[in-house]
Amino acid sequence: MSLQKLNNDFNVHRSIDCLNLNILKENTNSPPVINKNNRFTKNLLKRRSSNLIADLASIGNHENFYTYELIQQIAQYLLDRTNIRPKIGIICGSGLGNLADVITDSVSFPYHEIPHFPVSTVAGHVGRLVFGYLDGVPIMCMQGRFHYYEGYPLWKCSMPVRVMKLVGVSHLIVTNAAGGLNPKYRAGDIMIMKDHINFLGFAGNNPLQGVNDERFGPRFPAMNRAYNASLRKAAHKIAKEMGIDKFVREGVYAVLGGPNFETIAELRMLRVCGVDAVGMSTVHEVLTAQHCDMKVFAFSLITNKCVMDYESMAEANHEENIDTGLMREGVIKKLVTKVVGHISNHDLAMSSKNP
Ligand SMILES: O=P(O)(O)O[C@H]1O[C@H](CO)[C@@H](O)[C@H]1O
Ligand code: HPA
Repeated sequence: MSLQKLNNDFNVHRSIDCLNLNILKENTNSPPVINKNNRFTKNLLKRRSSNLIADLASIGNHENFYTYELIQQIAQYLLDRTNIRPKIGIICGSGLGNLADVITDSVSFPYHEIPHFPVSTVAGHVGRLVFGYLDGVPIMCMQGRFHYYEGYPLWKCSMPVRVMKLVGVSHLIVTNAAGGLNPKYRAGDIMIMKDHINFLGFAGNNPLQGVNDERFGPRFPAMNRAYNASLRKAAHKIAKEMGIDKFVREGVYAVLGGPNFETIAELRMLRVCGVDAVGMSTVHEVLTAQHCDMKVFAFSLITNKCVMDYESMAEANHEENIDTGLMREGVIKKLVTKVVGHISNHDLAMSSKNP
């Protein structure tokens, strides 16, 4: 049977069984079922080998899944085109892409030129990978991220994090624009992420679903220390030194699927759940980074106060979010540069002493 035919007949769906096998559904219109009598599934169960991952990945002609080897190829494509060897990765949120302006000696790769890469479709996300230096420290930066609401599955949205890992990145700095739910928050505040609530995950949608390749990380990764405590502490110290501590907070981010902004009832529910800021990104990247053992520092720029009462005529909008990003551009560039400097002088310096 040709791969094309397989691709038409069977849609690789999601892994939920303890054998780490993907579940196949015979027809895209029917609900996913584990039919162990299905001829194709039977064959897969019989061949429970390391080839399985490659087999499953190839079914979609790389449309359905990124194997370790494919991500290696993407990483190699980049490494072949620059001598910069970053240990720190940065993801720019909506309206925060100007961060890339302060990168020196940069080499840029538009997403559409990188093999197997998705493309950015959202205003405020330029859509390129930038390699270069921040204050002399080699970094790589996603100037534009991928969101679930753009129509990409989460494993595709967070694939660049695995590329970073295979390029050699050990520390990830993630930024986003988010709505402020905590009544003390104001537009323009910066919220260091202490934790998250993954509402997409509650609904059974997670970038780590599917065949797990142990070369990236374990089947069941812990998430209780996802946001590195010493980097959070360092960022607060840096904020104090910069004199911006009065608007730097620490809190819990919740991700929803978007693209619509939230209803008042939804926002009130989130607040009861202990959420300080809400957005439509970041969590899939953090899960993927944590899975492959990266250290993560993340923050939200609070671009708007969430509208929590029915009398208000205010409405959330993307343009305002981008404008708030521009307003805080200078501060964010400085903060990220200093956090990069801290990581380089502390974590990376230590790890090169104790390899
Ligand atoms: O999370 P980032 O990409 O920063 O963008 C945030 O801003 C957009 C809405 O204005 C949404 O994409 C939301 O997630
Ligand atoms: N809700 C969801 N995502 C957002 C918001 C918001 O209010 N602001 C910026 N991104």
